[in-house]
Amino acid sequence: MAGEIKDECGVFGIYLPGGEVAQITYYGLYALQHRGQESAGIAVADGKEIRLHKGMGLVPAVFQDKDLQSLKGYIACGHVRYSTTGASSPINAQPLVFRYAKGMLAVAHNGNLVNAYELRKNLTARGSLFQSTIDTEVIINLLARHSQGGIEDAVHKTMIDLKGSYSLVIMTQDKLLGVRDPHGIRPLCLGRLGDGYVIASESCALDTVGATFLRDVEPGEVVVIDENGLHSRQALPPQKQTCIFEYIYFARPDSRIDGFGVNWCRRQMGRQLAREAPRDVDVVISVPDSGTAAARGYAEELGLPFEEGLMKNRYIGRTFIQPSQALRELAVRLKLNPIISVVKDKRLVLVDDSIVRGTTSRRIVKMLREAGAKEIHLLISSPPILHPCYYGIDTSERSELIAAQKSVEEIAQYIGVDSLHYLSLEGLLAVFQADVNQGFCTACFNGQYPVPIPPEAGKHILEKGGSCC
Ligand SMILES: O=P(O)(O)OC[C@H]1O[C@H](OP(=O)(O)OP(=O)(O)O)[C@H](O)[C@@H]1O
Ligand SMILES: NC(=O)CC[C@H](N)C(=O)O
Ligand SMILES: [Mg+2]
Repeated sequence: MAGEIKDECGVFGIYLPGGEVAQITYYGLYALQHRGQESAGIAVADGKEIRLHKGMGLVPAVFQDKDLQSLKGYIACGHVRYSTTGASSPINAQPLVFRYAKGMLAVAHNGNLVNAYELRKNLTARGSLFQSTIDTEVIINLLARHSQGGIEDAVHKTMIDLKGSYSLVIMTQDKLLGVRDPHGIRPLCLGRLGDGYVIASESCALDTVGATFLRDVEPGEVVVIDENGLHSRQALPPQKQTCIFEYIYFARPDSRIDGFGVNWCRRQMGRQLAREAPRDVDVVISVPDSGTAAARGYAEELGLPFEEGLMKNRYIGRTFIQPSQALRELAVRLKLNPIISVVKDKRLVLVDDSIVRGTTSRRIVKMLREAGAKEIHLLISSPPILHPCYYGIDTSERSELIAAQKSVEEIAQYIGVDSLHYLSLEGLLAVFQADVNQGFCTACFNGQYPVPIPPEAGKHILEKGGSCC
């Protein structure tokens, strides 16, 4: 919708002899739809061949029954995309499937490589051809180049070359692999389904397909599933710094990531907010859906009533094309509408998970004022976003981040609220009992990037670099 945070990709893999793997992957991707809405794809292997169907749009729009029926096999690799490197176009849809010296390979990637430009330049100089402008194609090229010693060795060698974030599902004609970068920036988990295994970005996808959660894939770990069952290898030493924004906004509340239930974390963030900024109000409301758990936590902590003050049209997705300011205003109204009886003549606390440009909050506050709210205190369950993300979240450039340009008081004025408070970084980390840089990437708040960012990083770098590589 009008929000300025872009979602992320979702990956799903399954190894299940005798199972309807394409259909199961379809449901798995449906459960991960919140992570990416631009394109979707499923590749299926039958021991000899890999077949692929992918296209632009949401999962149910991309796959019809006949498409799923044509994907015969016992291993599958699926993807829903929100682009971070390379334009949103059919050629950049994932999974990528290639033929190479040893057969066929499929790769689905959640994350973003910060050295994609450099790697692609080197590969091109050595004769590699590229057909897309996506960073993921660098990965598949490196896998092919390192393939002499088999796929597991190729994955290990490729990981040494890659910098940035990557949670990968890789499939050959007869193996499924799950890979998480050494910082574990993006989530990845493993489940059991009958005699088979499932790998997914989030545990909500395991629940959806009836798989039992086994564990998270560890940072730097490679899991391999084939006819001999499952084995794994710690390919690179772990230096865990998982994206804290997964807990704040991206992941579904019913997922568990690295031992923390997302809903529980958001509620604790709300409680922490209440301890930092208690307000004397009549009612607590949230910006649904991602602000709701924190709003409940805030209300619980202070013994205040929580009510649904904004109704969300559930048929509108997270991202929304905004061709003009007038249509953007309309889009907010289409997505969210105040419940007048809840907000009229009331002193409100309004809780949202984040402010990026401030446009969403500004419009919501305007609507609430028009609906008769007496006071509006905006509470944000994350610290101010001051720095762009290069690891898979397409937040705006620094110049577009409102908190990088204005003080908290100026933002409150711009949005039109009576008061504004952001959760402190210490308060956020207290939820996880963590210290700064211990276990979590908080670069968007404090600029401390766990993987250094080269000057040539950015969404369209491979398009721009087309002529030189
Ligand atoms: O300050 P802004 O630039 O407007 O962006 C911030 C908003 O964007 C996100 O919501 P979004 O509408 O993308 O998705 P959601 O419905 O899942 O919360 C986030 O939850 C904030 O509400
Ligand atoms: N959001 C993501 O994880 C995107 C993966 C990959 N970098 C792409 O642009 O397709
Ligand atoms: Mg929102």
